Amino acid sequence: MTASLEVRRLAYAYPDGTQALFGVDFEIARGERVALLGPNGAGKTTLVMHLNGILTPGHGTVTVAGLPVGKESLKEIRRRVGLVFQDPDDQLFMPTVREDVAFGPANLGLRGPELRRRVEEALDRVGMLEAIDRPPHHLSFGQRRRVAVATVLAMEPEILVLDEPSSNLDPASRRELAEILRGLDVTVLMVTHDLPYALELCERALVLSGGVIAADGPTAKILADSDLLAAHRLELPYGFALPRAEHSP
Ligand SMILES: Nc1ncnc2c1ncn2[C@@H]1O[C@H](COP(=O)(O)OP(=O)(O)OP(=O)(O)O)[C@@H](O)[C@H]1O
Repeated sequence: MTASLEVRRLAYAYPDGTQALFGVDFEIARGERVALLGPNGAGKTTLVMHLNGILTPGHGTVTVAGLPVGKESLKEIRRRVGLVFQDPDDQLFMPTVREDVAFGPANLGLRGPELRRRVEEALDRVGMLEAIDRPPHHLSFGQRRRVAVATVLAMEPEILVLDEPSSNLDPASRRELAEILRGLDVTVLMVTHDLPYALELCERALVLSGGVIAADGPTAKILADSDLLAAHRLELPYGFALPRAEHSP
């Protein structure tokens, strides 16, 4: 089966010469949910920005469901890779929720009942259908994050990439968003510093550190490796206990 996402020998230096990625290699199968962990400055955002062509690789390739990311494929890639930014206000800019969620699919040429169906289904999936006619800036932060997820789901993406989805959410909103994400039938790559959230949602984790993949494996196994965590400045919350089976090597 074609991988959902394939990253091969990806290296990137910013124009000022800062080398952020040094040859990143991994593959994500369709339907997998993968956490991307790593300390500040590891290169996570830089990597994510390559997945839908915001940045162009210095070396290496990124392929989404068999299609290489590049200038010619940009429109199709942006349909296939849905990026949910950390700050929903970077994603919501229309007068109503309906218009924000319709924006992407309308750009793809959808109109009328098909467009309405996409918008309503996406909002329903995140539990925000009732807010369809409200201005996004009247919503709470957690509600805006859900709407931001809906703007991306309305594109029916192949891969959903989320940057810090649990940040600034209260415990109930954090849990509800986890339930929504768990219910989606889509490949997920989630950047997070929230290790319990990674464990809860993602069967697999990648550790990116110093611009390279330092570990790739079952999330439970990675989080049980205290030397690995310490080497890459990853910390479980104080008092957090891993489920028993995950202590064994
Ligand atoms: N626009 C830029 N110009 C130059 N260097 C940059 C730029 N953006 C990021 N960097 C550098 O690239 C490296 C990787 O940064 P990146 O933002 O990808 O890390 P990150 O893992 O997302 O960090 P965080 O967890 O803090 O968000 C860092 O050394 C950073 O200083």
